[in-house]
Amino acid sequence: MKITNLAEPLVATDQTNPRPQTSANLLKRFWSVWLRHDGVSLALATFLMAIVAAASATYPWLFGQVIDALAQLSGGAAPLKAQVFGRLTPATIAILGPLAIIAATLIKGLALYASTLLTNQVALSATTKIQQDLFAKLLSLDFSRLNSEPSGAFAARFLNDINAVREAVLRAANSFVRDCLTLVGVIVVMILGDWQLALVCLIILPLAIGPVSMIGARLRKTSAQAQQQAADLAGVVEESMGGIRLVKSYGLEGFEAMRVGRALTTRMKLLLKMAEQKGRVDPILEVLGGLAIAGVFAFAGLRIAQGAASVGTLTAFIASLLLAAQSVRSLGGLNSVIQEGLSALARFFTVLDEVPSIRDREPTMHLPKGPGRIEFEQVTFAWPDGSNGLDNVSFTAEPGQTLALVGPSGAGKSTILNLVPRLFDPTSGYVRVDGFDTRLVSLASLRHTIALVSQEATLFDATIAQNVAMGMPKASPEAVRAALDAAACDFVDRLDGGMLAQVGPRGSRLSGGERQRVALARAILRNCPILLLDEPTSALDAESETRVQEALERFASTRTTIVVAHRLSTVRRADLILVLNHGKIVERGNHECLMALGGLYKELAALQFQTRST
Ligand SMILES: Nc1ncnc2c1ncn2[C@@H]1O[C@H](COP(=O)(O)OP(=O)(O)OP(=O)(O)O)[C@@H](O)[C@H]1O
Repeated sequence: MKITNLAEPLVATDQTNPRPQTSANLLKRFWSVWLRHDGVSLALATFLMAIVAAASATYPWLFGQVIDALAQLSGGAAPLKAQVFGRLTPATIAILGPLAIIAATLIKGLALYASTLLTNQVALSATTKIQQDLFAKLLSLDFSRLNSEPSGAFAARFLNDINAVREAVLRAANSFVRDCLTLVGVIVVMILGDWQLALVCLIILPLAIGPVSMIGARLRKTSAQAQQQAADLAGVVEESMGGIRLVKSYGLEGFEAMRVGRALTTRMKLLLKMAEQKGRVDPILEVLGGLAIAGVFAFAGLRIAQGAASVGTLTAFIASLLLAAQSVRSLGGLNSVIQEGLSALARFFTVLDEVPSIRDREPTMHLPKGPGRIEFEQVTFAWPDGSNGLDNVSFTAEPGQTLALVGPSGAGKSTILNLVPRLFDPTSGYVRVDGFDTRLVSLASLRHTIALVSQEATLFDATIAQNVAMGMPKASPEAVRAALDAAACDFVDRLDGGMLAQVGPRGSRLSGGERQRVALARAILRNCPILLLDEPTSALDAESETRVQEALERFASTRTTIVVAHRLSTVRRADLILVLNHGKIVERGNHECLMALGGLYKELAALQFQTRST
């Protein structure tokens, strides 16, 4: 099936979510996506927190009762006015009071333990789900997008930012409900005790809200900067460590230490700024708390002199105020933690809302199994900065054919390879596999037909067998063995553990040539009709190269192969050679006819292939 006319434009554009990232929107979304499922646990935790708050709020009241009872027993105090224990004798109150205090602390302790367990479970389950969703999203993003940031930056976002969210959820779940309820409970107790004294304290409370929320808004901005900077720092460290071979051999340790040192200093400054912003909250609340206590003492003196309040009432009041101050301070600190969490959430949502331009179109068509014919028709590709990658490239690679791409550095050879599995989409023109426009078939089915072996073999920290069978869990050990044999991996038998030997991080326990052959075995096992090779033999010695070339030849004879070639031996074997320059095909043909043409190919053959024609 050949599709040439399409109603909608094929180059999809990135869309960003128009929803503004206000606190309310972020929280609403967080709740509906990741928290709602744990609503029952959260409701239970809230109920337990209410018990904790009620138990806390009863302390000052109990203190007041017991102190007044003790004062009466000593005969020094006026009878109490409004006592719930009023019908009991002071002696009974003096005995029951301490027991009630023990009961209240027991209830509070048990409720606190159960609610802490529940909230931790909810917070950890929500943040784990965020990480899973974020990683799945990262994997689906465009190749070009992922290449534009160091992978360390993604890792930092993935691992560091989540801590801010986890901390915010935990603190919010553990202390927000508890502190708010305690505050409400304490205020109720204060009003019931002496509403006029309560009024003196309550006037102070709103004074705290303004400065605390202003500091929170500033902190959120700084926190966003700090999170971005943590990602940058991780990127720099990852670059340094990833290129450690070069760093050491070029003696760049000092330079790299300076680069990381600069990023660390910037980080320190941002963290200091955050600490300074957070540090303002406590002193403000401390001063306001002092104002409230001073107000209570001044006013209480008057009330006691008038006989309208007892010493017990005053003690209960002061205890209430201290409890309230503790809750207000905790809520003030919580605001900072929540702002940091919201800023991390905003960054997560920004990534989650990214729409990759390379994605399945609806309805998705499955690419049927075919011989693997590849066709480029007037393919033009422009980079995001507008520069030209490919210009009107047309060719066909027939099944069983090997097509070699040659040309000077930067001519566009790898870009052609990347267009086949849709790592990029053409700006105009068509890339077809077995007659199907690659943009109309599902990415999974398209990529299932393609095996790619690049110059830098990518191995994971697993066994050789696992690396070969990557993505094919059902592959039998015999099939893996056969693929290793076909890729001339005889070195495997010399390894301790054979096929089950660990290759180390990025395959570091193997040589470049060995890594390359394992990657080739992986491609052979996949048994795909299309083979894309980015000069995979360039890292091999002469003997291994001959053996891998033979293996490749056997394997390629029944497949469509496109190879980016730097060696004459590779090019000579190709059925068709495309010579690229500045993104254009400038010559095409086989080796003999291109040599006879006496153009760029001949020049390249003399300059580039001569020294490598082993
Ligand atoms: N993200 C990008 N933005 C702009 N230009 C880019 C980008 N990535 C690559 N290029 C440019 O595209 C051109 C083609 O790159 P490509 O990797 O296809 O060349 P190549 O022929 O495979 O080169 P080599 O043989 O050196 O690997 C190069 O000039 C490169 O600088």
